[in-house]
This record gives sequence, C-alpha cells and structure tokens, in this order.
Amino acid sequence: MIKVAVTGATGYAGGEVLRLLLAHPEVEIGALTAGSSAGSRFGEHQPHLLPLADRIVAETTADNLAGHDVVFLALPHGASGAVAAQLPDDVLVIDCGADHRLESSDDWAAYYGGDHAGTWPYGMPELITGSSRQRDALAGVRRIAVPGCNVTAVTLGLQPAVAAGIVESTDLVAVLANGFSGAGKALKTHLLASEGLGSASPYGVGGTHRHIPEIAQNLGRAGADEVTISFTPTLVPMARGILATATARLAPGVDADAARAVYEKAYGAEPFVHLLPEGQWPTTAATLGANVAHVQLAVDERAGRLVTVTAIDNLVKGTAGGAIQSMNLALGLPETTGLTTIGVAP
Ligand SMILES: NC(=O)C1=CN([C@@H]2O[C@H](COP(=O)(O)OP(=O)(O)OC[C@H]3O[C@@H](n4cnc5c(N)ncnc54)[C@H](OP(=O)(O)O)[C@@H]3O)[C@@H](O)[C@H]2O)C=CC1
Ligand SMILES: CC(=O)N[C@@H](CCC(=O)OP(=O)(O)O)C(=O)O
Repeated sequence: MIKVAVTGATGYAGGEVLRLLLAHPEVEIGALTAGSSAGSRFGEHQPHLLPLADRIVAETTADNLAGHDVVFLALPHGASGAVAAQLPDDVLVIDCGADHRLESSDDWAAYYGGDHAGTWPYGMPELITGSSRQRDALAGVRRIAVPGCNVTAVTLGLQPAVAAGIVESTDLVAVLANGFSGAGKALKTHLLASEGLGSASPYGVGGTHRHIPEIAQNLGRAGADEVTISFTPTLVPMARGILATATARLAPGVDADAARAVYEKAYGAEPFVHLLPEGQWPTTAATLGANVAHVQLAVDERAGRLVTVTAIDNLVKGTAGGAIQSMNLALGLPETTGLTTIGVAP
C-alpha cells in the first residue's frame, strides 16, 4: 500500500483529497496535519469522513510527515515552500496550493507577493503541450504543482482552440460563476450567509485575479505566442462548482463544424474531460463530486467568436481529483485509479 499524509487536512481541499483517497484501492492514510487545530479530534472538522473521525490532528512538522510515500500539501498560499523543503527528494509531494505553479518569479511577485518557492511539474494531465500532453511529463516525478481551480476550467475550455490556431489568443474573455468553497474555510466577511446568499458578486475584477498568469502560462504551453485574457470571476450562492464561459475571436473562415472537430479530436480520448453532445450545455450540478470537466462550444457568427462553457467541481476536478490523477501518473498507476466521473446531482 502507498502511505499518504495530508497537511491542511481540516480544510476544504485537504478534506476532499481525503474523501477521494478513502476510495483509492492502493492507498493507506497516514498522518493528518493542520495548523491551529492540531491536537483536536479530526471528526470535529470533517464529520463526513467517518473512517477518520477518531484520529487526532497532528502539527505540520517534518517529523510527523516522515515515513510516508506521498505527502499532499493543502495549505494557504505561501506556506507550502517551507514545508516541502523539509521533505526528502524521494517522497512524492503534491502541492494543492499555488506556490509551485508559476514559471515566472516576476509573475509570482506581481500576483502573490513575497519570495517565489520555485516551479514544479504541473499537474494537469490533459494540458496540450505541443504534440503531446502534460501526462507524459508526470511519470516518475516526485514533485507536482496542482493547478488553480479556475485555471483548470478556463484552460480546458480554451486550449483545443488555441492549440489548433482557430482563435486569436490575444483576444480572450472569461467570466466565471464560482461556489463559496473556492475561498476556503477561513472566515471572510463577504462569505457570510447574510452577504452571499441571494446575491451574485464579482471579485478579482479588472485583471487583478492571481489565476491570470497561470492561464496565460498554460495557453502558452498549448501553443499561443502571446496571450491576453480578460478574466472575471463571480461569487454565486452555491457551495461547490465553477461554470466558466470563455470566448475567443475566431480566425477567418472557421465555422461551427470545424471548431467542433477540433474539440472532438482534443478530448475524444480524455477520461476526465467530457465534450457534451451538441446543444447540451454544462451545469455545475452535473459535475458535483465527480472528477470530470463537462465542456461545450458554439460559434457566435455575428460576434465572430467561439463560445466555450466548462463546468467542474472546484474541489474535485479543480483540486483533489486532479491531484490524485497526477499522483497516479507519477506512481505508475493507471491514471483513473480511485476516481469517478459519476456525480451526485441534484
Ligand atoms: N478551495 C478550493 O476550491 C481550492 C483550494 N486550493 C488550494 O488549497 C489550499 C488550501 O485551501 P482550502 O482548503 O480552500 O483552505 P482552508 O482554509 O479550507 O484550509 C486551510 C488548511 O490549512 C491549514 N493551515 C492554515 N495555516 C497553516 C499553517 N501555518 N500550518 C499548517 N497548516 C495550516 C488549516 O488548518 P487549521 O484547521 O488548523 O486552521 C486548514 O487545514 C490553498 O492553497 C488553496 O489555494 C486549490 C484549488 C481549489
Ligand atoms: C470563490 C473563490 O474565492 N474562489 C477562489 C478559488 C481559488 C482557488 O481555490 O484556487 P487557488 O488554489 O489558486 O487558491 C478564487 O477565485 O480565488
């Protein structure tokens, strides 16, 4: 069995990693660590994870993380680098946070601030990288940076068109509806039920959201020379889910059939990206609890734009499921081990 520790186990991302790992046939769950909740009973924080309820949350120290084959980091931004530096090179370390996603230290400084911890192999197996996919780069690695959840939705929506050159990558627009859990468990005023229930509110407006450089990095790897994207997330009253509408100016002469053929070719063999039948549009409800992205596209002839819509569960395909998919690849297991595309709607 593969022995796995989870840091940030009391949070949303750590909890979801554990929920999925409990169904993984090759995994045994070891240390559960966190910050201020160390010493408390795990069941107080994650009552839905009954098999682990009587465990005691440990401090996040190198000693407590020793003796594991895999360590998941589900810590706030900026906290992963120091913990990872204490872990041996032969341990597979999977960072669900942002610390190791970006190649450019300038981008890190501009969007996150502080010192950049470094760049790790990027955990999005479906990412188009020239003539191959990122999954080929994950075999045998011992460090993985899990993508941002919004980044996963927007990248999967746009990358086939960008890679095939059927859109202008300098004229991209993405508007997203985002569930509350994306912001984590820590209390924030705008996430109070009295503020957020019955309301939709934009945040990170005007080119300020920290996922913009990561999306540009991905679409650059997919083949774009230059990427300009207007990106606007909107908080909507649902616990989980992201619905990303991403549009792009079409290259001359590209019609709906040609665009659809590009997406069918890109995603026909992907186990966790599902191109819906023509005319059926993604909903977040259909992806909840599932390691899957539902994708659809249309050509808006009057506007001259390709319109893509992608739905994911931010905590599954957007975090924990994607992380376990990458773990499987790194360890040489079948990519789909322990993961399901079956959701829990309604
Ligand atoms: N929520 C989401 O949809 C996604 C989250 N992520 C990333 O996952 C990471 C965790 O996010 P999320 O689960 O939402 O956040 P939460 O606020 O829900 O959880 C944070 C976790 O980190 C622990 N923690 C906080 N500070 C420290 C510290 N100094 N040392 C050790 N443990 C600490 C907390 O423990 P304690 O209980 O003791 O406070 C808690 O377990 C972030 O980097 C986030 O960006 C990535 C993709 C999507
Ligand atoms: C509603 C909400 O605030 N969502 C968060 C989701 C970010 C996320 O979880 O991704 P990271 O791992 O990069 O933090 C946001 O859009 O910033």
